[in-house]
Amino acid sequence: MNDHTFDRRTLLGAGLAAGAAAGIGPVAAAAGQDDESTRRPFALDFAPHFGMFRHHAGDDLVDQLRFAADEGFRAWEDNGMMGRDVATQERVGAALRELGMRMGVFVLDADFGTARYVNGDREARTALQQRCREAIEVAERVGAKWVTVVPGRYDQRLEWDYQTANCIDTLKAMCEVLEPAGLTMVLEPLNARTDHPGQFLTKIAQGYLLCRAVDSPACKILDDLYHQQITEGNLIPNIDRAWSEIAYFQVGDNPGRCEPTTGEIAFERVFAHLRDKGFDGVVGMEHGNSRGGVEGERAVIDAYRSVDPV
Ligand SMILES: O=C(O)C(=O)CO
Repeated sequence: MNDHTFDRRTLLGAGLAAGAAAGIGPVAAAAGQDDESTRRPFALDFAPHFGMFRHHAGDDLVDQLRFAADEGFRAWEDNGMMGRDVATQERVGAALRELGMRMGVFVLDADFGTARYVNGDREARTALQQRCREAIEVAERVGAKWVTVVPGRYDQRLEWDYQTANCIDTLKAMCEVLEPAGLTMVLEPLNARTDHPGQFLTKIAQGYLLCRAVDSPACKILDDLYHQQITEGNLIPNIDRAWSEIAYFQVGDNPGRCEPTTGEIAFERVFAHLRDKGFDGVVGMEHGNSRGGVEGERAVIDAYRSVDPV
């Protein structure tokens, strides 16, 4: 047992006693949270990820889910879920169901290194269809409805419009597998300036074009507002124009890719806009914590309370 594990168990033990006395949940008590009003469910289904609250909840995955549920989070995401063993996937899925939380995205394919979506490679399509079959099994275990797809690099030797047509064909081949299973791949445009130079899909209008051409409920857009703020700004007008094709949001402020209120994006306005449009999906918290430790985690939760469109 290392010091950290010991600290966590001590903390949870102390919290259990204090929480029982106060009539509140053990993990919230361990976190020193006793104000019911700050633990009501968030209006939007913000989705933290594993590690984000580990200083409060410890290393155990289910303890982290319980802590988040106690804090009012109703969703979760885990990019690396496909890499976890079956027993862990089943344990996480059971905990999410018990806690009444929704599973957000895990990554089906984020291929930063090759141009296989856009270069017409037929073997790649077959391999991606197999990956879709594997993702369907994982999604059934954890209760996921959406999976992230990053369609890889562009090909400098090929005219752009041929690449677009090839990408559409690749995505259609993937939909042949995903659509009957009711699983939606959400295509994520990435920024080229700070994080991912050389990727094919960067803009919301481009994602819109791809999804309209593929024309399947299994192919929609993941609008990551951090990436889009860097690439093109104009966040709300693009949300409105591409609304029919957007199925999922992720957030992170810019610069720094940390929680809302640490950068330049007016998240309280963007989230109010999503509420007004009746958005009932998941908003993934795909960012780091601006400050370390327990205080940093509390700052993340407080930041979401301050921008939640109640
Ligand atoms: O790698 C990234 O930056 C992503 O947002 C992938 O989800």
